[in-house]
Amino acid sequence: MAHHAADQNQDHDFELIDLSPFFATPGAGGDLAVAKEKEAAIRRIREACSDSGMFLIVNHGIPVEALDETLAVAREFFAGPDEEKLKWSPRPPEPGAASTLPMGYVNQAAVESARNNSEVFRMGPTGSGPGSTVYPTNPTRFREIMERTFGYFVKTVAPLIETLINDALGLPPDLLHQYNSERQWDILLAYHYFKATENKKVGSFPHKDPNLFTVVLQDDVGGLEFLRGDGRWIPVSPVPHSLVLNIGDVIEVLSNGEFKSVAHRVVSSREKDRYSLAFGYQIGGKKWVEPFAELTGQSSKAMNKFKGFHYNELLQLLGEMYKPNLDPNDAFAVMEVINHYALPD
Ligand SMILES: O=C(O)CCC(=O)C(=O)O
Ligand SMILES: [Fe+2]
Repeated sequence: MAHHAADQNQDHDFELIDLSPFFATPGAGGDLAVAKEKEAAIRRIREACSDSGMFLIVNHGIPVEALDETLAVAREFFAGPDEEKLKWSPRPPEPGAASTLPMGYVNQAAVESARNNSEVFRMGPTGSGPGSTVYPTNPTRFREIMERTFGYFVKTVAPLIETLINDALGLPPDLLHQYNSERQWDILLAYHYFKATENKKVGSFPHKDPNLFTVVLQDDVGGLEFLRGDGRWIPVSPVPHSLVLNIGDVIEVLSNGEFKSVAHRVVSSREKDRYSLAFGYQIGGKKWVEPFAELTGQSSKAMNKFKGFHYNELLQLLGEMYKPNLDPNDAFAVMEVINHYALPD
């Protein structure tokens, strides 16, 4: 991996990419320099996605005050009494809902104690179809702040990242965007990880995300770790107002294994509770997922490293394996669910 001392995530090997060139006004002078910066950023994204499957972004288009307010309002909601929070607990998914994930408050510490030492508020799917979120009324600005942030992820950050991944893969311009034109159920998760106790140290078990990619906003506590190729878990030191971006299974398959869906986990802090937000960029459930022919040769599938599947099938498989009281020893199989579609060399 290339080294960019000034840009790296402090003492670690994670790329930190400044996206400001992509927001520069054309014709304002310095177009050539901006074009070069964009090219360099795309090159570094390519290296990061092929190597570690994740990178950090700054100047990503979400105002820093909005990020601060989002974490503050999440903290306020989670600080409320359990009875109040449980009022916003998930309803069973409605028939025909695109997502099977119930939206609302989940106290994972109570519901899934064998797995996580956390609680979560799930928001989505985007749009106002069945299964969309019922927001708490206290704090009163919860809905407004969360929907604004959700909007920034959906309309600003994710489309830019989608384009950058497209270009980093060397795909024809806009291909990934066109492929993903029917996307309609991104999700936003607000997490509260309790500080570790003697019996509960796991914030979240190791997993890979099934989606295209996930964007995480974390506070200054730390605990998010990524698995490197050599088997080491490397923590991501919090960088103020940065977002952490990780590749999910769908991009791994579409890119024919070029970009890596990366295993990650959250280790509870011994001193402090941790708050974070995770935005999952999805594709439609009926979407067919298969390596892009543009990357493997137009006429033959001989080079394909994965067989094709409908996205819903992957989610269903994951749902069947990912039981609330999952034995940690079985977690590895869940993490590698995508191997189900892997083809022999
Ligand atoms: O809270 C975090 O930092 C990570 C959350 C996560 O991995 C997820 O929602 O998939
Ligand atoms: Fe994740």
